[in-house]
Amino acid sequence: LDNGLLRTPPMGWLPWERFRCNTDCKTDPGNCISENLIKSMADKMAEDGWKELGYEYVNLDDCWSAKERDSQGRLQPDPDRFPSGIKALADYVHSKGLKFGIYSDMGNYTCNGYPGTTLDTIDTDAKTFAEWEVDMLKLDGCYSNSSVKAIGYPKMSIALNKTGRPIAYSCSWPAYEGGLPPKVNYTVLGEICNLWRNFGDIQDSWESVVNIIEWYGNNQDKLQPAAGPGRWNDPDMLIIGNFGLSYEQSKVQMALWAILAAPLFMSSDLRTISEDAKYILQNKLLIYINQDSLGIQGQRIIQSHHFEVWKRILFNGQFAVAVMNNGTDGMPRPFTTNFALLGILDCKEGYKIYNVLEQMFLGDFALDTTINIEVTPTGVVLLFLRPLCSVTYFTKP
Ligand SMILES: OC[C@@H]1[C@H](O)[C@H](O)[C@@H](O)CN1C(=S)Nc1ccc(F)cc1
Repeated sequence: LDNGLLRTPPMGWLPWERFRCNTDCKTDPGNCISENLIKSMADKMAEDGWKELGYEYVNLDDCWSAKERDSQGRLQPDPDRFPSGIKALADYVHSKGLKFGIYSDMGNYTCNGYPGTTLDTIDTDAKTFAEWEVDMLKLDGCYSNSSVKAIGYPKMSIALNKTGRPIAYSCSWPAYEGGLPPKVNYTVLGEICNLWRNFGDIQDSWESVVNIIEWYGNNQDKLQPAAGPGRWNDPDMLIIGNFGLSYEQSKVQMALWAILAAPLFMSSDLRTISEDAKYILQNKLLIYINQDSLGIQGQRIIQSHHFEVWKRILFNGQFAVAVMNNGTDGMPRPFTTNFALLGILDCKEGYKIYNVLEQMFLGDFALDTTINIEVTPTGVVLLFLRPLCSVTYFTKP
């Protein structure tokens, strides 16, 4: 969507995968979906280095609202869990130099049964969100059929634009239509949404991460061209820092989300997150790759018995290459490749190669040298290649 927003993938925090629909603030006040939870995450994002690295959106997901609309038919927050109101919460988040996102559902109810946005409340809801000074809307797709969605998602895009407030627009529409053409039209999506969920919800497991990566690889010929500045495929939240991924598997999710030009929405508890998880999530060079100004989504280029190789074209003749070992056996497995196999022959002088996640410079490589690495079971090596050429490139697009 050409609204000037999200020219690089959005980065921030979403409660859903970690905190779900926990509304029990009586017995679990520290983890229930409430203004306090959002404010404490905003505090952490501002004080623990997240904001400086680009993590700027602090968003709500399902279960924020009251069970009924107010007397004017407007959405309203749960009065016990959000006593100060949404505008005050947005103001707080803004006071921290962060942006605030909200959630609704194009249907009679949200997936968890809260009031949805219906065709006749789209304008009211867009106006409400703009009055609350919201910076992003995630519009889910439960409790409605395909024809309501086909009308509603474009209608909301127009309504948001009409408010005059820049509001990034995340559409779950394709996820409810199977995610692929012909039921999904990615040209239309690119015109009306800034990002879109097109596959199943991520869960806190290695299996879930692998499923998502495989779906994106198997369908890349349809998915990859759909992505670009202002319009992103969204493979769902980062679960790094939660319970289901090992350290090696956490690196896989981070590396592949960088290659895929994916939104980086953490869904973990920033109050207690481990140093290991922070080390992965705050990797500057990895974020540089994810935020590359060309916005070209990477692709799987090699599939062998033990390895998958993914490659992303970056600005200024640079490349990112991820070598993933999804085997579950034995020791770190050696992998040998070369620039011809990787299809990286643009710069005759060769490339500087960095191991991104280990933060190590591997050296200057001439085009005819082999590249030898080792990849742990359910692990990944992410390489950053910077050309040794002196050719001048176009300025940042
Ligand atoms: O309720 C909201 C929740 C999150 O926002 C996810 O990111 C959305 O993709 C939708 N969603 C959930 S749990 N959706 C859902 C998941 C499983 C199911 F059987 C019915 C609905």
